[in-house]
Amino acid sequence: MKIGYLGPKGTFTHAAVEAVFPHILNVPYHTIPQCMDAVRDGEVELAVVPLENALEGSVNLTIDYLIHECNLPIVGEIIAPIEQHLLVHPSRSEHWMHVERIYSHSHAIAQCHKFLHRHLKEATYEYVTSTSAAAKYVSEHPNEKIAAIGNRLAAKQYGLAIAKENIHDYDYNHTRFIVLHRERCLLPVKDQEDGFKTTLMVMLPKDQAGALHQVLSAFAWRKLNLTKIESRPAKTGLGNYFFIIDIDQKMDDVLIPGAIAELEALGCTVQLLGSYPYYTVKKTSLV
Ligand SMILES: O=C(O)C(=O)C[C@]1(C(=O)O)C=C[C@@H](O)C=C1
Repeated sequence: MKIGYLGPKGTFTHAAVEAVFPHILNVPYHTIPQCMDAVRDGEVELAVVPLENALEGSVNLTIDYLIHECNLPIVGEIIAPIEQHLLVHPSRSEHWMHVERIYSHSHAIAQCHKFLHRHLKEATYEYVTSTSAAAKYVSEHPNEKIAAIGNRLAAKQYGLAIAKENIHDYDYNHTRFIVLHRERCLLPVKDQEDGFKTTLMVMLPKDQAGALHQVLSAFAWRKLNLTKIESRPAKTGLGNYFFIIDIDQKMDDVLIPGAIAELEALGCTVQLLGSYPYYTVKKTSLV
């Protein structure tokens, strides 16, 4: 079995995969869509991609590609702690405050705005596909006055020095990663799951007063606890949205099917994106 992840080696996604699937061969892909395509095309059985960060919110590319381009079921979730460090070429570790350009994933840069504003005001930002792609670039350009934002694994992988540790703005920094498969399946994980979630995509009927209120009440009176509701543009016109709704439990025989049937009776389009276990990675399992 093979598992694809957002690479190159040393991303947070890579660390999450190694923590939960230590015995499965993992394969890096350059972008999130490439990871998903690899599952769809059967190059790998599973893929892990970032979905949401506690400080910066959703990874829109993941949600949009999943809904609009690559319809794969979510079969698991990994929640991992995120610690961002400022990484430089070792020759620059004493002079990190003189770097002129910062490379990283947009989410990583956004998680460190306070630090960057305080200590590297003049620096410009270069957004790349992942934190480890940034680290790799910095290691390959030792003569440029640049730094990357990333983790310890990337520093080690690309021979960079950690100039400043823990530069993320808030202590509670976690990211949710989803595990995708071609079909619904049981995950080859030895650890006990920490719980289950069910994720739905709901498209409201057009221009109906109180539609969102009615959708929420279908969950509320059944006492189905929602852990997330988020709207994304349907890409069919201004004002057209779909909602991603996470329910804090496994798919059952009565309550969730009942809620779905009620939503459909209201004129909504509902798609089950997955009902899956989640695993929380402890700080110590990440390098
Ligand atoms: O670039 C990485 O290291 C990733 O795994 C991607 C990603 C993200 O998309 O949010 C994952 C975790 C961090 O929040 C920053 C970046």
